[in-house]
Amino acid sequence: MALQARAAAAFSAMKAIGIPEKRVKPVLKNLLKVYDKSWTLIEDENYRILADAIFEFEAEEASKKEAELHDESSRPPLKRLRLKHQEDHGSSSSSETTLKRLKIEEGSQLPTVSIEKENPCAEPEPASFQMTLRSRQKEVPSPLACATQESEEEPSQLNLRTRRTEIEHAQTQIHGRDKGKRLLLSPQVTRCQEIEEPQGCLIDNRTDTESFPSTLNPSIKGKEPLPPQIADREKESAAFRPPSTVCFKEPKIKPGIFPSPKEKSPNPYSLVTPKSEPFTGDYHQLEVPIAVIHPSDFVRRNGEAHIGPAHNDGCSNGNVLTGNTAGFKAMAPMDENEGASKTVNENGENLQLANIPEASPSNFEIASSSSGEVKITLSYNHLPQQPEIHIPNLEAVLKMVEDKCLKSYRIIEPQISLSKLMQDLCQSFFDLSNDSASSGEERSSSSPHVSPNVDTSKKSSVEGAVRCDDHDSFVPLTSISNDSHRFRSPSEAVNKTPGRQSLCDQDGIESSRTNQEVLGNNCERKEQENPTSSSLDSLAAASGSKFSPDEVRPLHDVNDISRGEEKVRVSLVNEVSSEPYPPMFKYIPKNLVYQKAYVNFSLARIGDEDYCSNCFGDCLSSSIPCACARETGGEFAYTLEGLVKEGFLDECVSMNRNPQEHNHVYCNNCPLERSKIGRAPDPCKGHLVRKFIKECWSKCGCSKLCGNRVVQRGITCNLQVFFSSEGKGWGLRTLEDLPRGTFVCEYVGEILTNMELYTRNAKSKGEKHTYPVLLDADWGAERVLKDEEALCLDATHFGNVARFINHRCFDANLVEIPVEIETPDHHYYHLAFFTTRDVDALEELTWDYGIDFDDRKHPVKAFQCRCGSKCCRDMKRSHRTKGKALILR
Ligand SMILES: C[S@@+](CC[C@H](N)C(=O)[O-])C[C@H]1O[C@@H](n2cnc3c(N)ncnc32)[C@H](O)[C@@H]1O
Repeated sequence: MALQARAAAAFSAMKAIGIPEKRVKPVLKNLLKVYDKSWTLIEDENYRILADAIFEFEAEEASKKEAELHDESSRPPLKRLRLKHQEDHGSSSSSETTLKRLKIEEGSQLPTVSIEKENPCAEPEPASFQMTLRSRQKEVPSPLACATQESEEEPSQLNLRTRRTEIEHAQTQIHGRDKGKRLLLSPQVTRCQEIEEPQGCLIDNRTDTESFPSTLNPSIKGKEPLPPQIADREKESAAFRPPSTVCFKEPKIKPGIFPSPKEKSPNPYSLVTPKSEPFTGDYHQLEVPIAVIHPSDFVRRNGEAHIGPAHNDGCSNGNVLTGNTAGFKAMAPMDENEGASKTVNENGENLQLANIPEASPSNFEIASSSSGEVKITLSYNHLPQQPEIHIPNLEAVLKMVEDKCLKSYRIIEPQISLSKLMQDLCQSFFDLSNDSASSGEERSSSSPHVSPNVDTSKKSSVEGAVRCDDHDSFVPLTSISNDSHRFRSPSEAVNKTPGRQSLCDQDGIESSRTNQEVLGNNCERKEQENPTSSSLDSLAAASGSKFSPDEVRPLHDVNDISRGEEKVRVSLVNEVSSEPYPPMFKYIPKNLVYQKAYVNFSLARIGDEDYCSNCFGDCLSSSIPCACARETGGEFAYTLEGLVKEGFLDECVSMNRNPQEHNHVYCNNCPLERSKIGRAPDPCKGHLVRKFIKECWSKCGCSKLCGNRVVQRGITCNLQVFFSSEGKGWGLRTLEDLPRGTFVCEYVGEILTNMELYTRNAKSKGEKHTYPVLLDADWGAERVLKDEEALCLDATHFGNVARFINHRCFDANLVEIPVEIETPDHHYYHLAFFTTRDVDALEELTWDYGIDFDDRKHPVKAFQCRCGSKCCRDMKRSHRTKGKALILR
């Protein structure tokens, strides 16, 4: 190749890694001299020698300038070095170069891909970065380390010609002080952890022999607030975000999942560390979020770790891990002499296992205020008898929540960072707590101090109340609603209860009654009797010892009454009256059996004709309808757009509006009549033969995204609970236009037998609202329905948004359609609401309860209908004595 072409190729290779021609030229010339014009040597390994030489040359130049600057006393030494460096190369180019160097060194060869200029890493790097890098270049062939931290303790010792020993010493300084502030990548596990904060990044490819001995990291605790100078440094490098280009290799460990040491190790109480990271007690060195599995203290809720207050300060248990991976800080071991053992993970990699004392919980610090006063920790505990546990990658957890914010909660800020949110939370908490402290006695007398570590073991009486298994002793919740609060303006409420400020800010309420008054004593007692009842609603009224008796938490979260149980948030507003919340109930997204109801979801009960094993993907797109279309006459009920088909919907609406025009069946022994205890049963009044939708389900071969799975996917519309201005109490409305046939929500509640409902109703006389719906599709069947098969749904105490749907005679915009999902038994089914027409945003959603306002015998009094429909069945009723029943079909 011609000389010119070779030179051009060299320039272009260097350019690819960000080194401009003018910086290459002098070095290249020199090299050619030194190598006696041997281009082959220079071209070898993709111009590695050339790149090295450039770096070396520049480092030496910088070193000279550093020496020159040494005497200058006006600038702080480190700044001086950096400034000088910037002067030499311009900030952007220098940082760019540094990044390229990172890549070169990591793989021991030049990268062939270019790095984007707008790389967020392209910030001026501190001097120690260069020092470490260059020294490793010279003395340690492949390992690489980068750190944004500057060694401020001994700035004068910084010398770009530092020998390896000096470097290690300097690194020790960094290790020793930057608790939880670094990220290390090793060749074995090289998943890049993007660092949220400016703490910097250390990337390490050390082999066993090169690893820093544990003695170099003498005091890793991870819990102490950072020394101020470190905090300052963090600020300085605030813009530093290692980009994905700093990831060197694909992770070998499954992202998001880490093998449970319990599975892989003879010792289940172990920390997992990669093989090439000898156990030193310095968990800075772990390049992946550290998972600590602790058997003795694991509180598992539905298979998930829970985030909650730390059990203690995180240090006292002797299992504090340090390391900052994308904003998470696990807390470093107090006892660094803990032993280590080896095992092999599922990827065949050797893992170092560090023993953990049995009785210590494992806490991960996930965010904190800037100076460490306020912290959010995640505690992860593990019960020894639980066999298979995968500790999720904390980064993946954050990512998942961030995705959720984007998708489910419709937070549209694409750059949302959960870690940042949590840090803001800590900071705000700290700021507010300082504000309170400064505002003196006035507040302290009227409101209790709230410690961030609320003792969650002390459950509120409402929690207890809701968990009362026996609803007979349940305090009627409606009785605490309308008159149980006195309201003030939001600002007054804030002043009154600063400890609950964030809640009261939002809701602007305070209670004028004590918890006991509001909640009654029965359930308090029940709660004591039932210590196993788990924590329910953190926003429920509280009676914990940390709150004064007159301090009541909001009954509901106005931002999302479902408390995250639905895929969408369901907000709550009252623009009409001062009633801030509906009466207390527990939001559940799916039906739950109360006690005796017979609901059998077993796979074995689903016969061959009841599922589509041979389907694949979307059943709706198949030319031949599958077995699941059988219930709907060989045609699916849904359109490709997920709406109920016109004809099917028409029929359902007609059945609802004119039931007398449709087929009925009559029981020989009607369970409904049977349930009227103390009365001779009347003859069966007949049951409508209902149309059903049958959805595909888990036993089917199709995908979860199959078009014949609508109701089971849950609420997807934007809904809002609001206070109606027509005297109907709370109602439900849509916040978006809904086309005809749209699935809105399911009617969800406790599954009760009719007997149970009857007993419950008999004991809850005087309740303003009741929320029962009969499930009567199988009634009138040839066989006599057993009591435990005659079911209803009661949403009074446990329910979802559907419990707010008000009644409208005749022309309601919703119709309920039975849906078969998990069981072919039609004595149990889902009751789903679909729009009967196009519904505009902000329209109230209504449903015809099917009330016979003339039924004077019904045990539950009917309300006076205010539906406003021209066809209201209760129009004439105003002159009559009331005494009618609310019976929902
Ligand atoms: C299933 S709840 C609906 C939600 C209820 N409005 C609330 O505030 O919780 C049924 C109760 O709402 C009230 N309601 C529903 N529809 C009504 C209507 N058309 N007119 C008057 N009250 C109605 C009645 O008190 C009824 O017992």
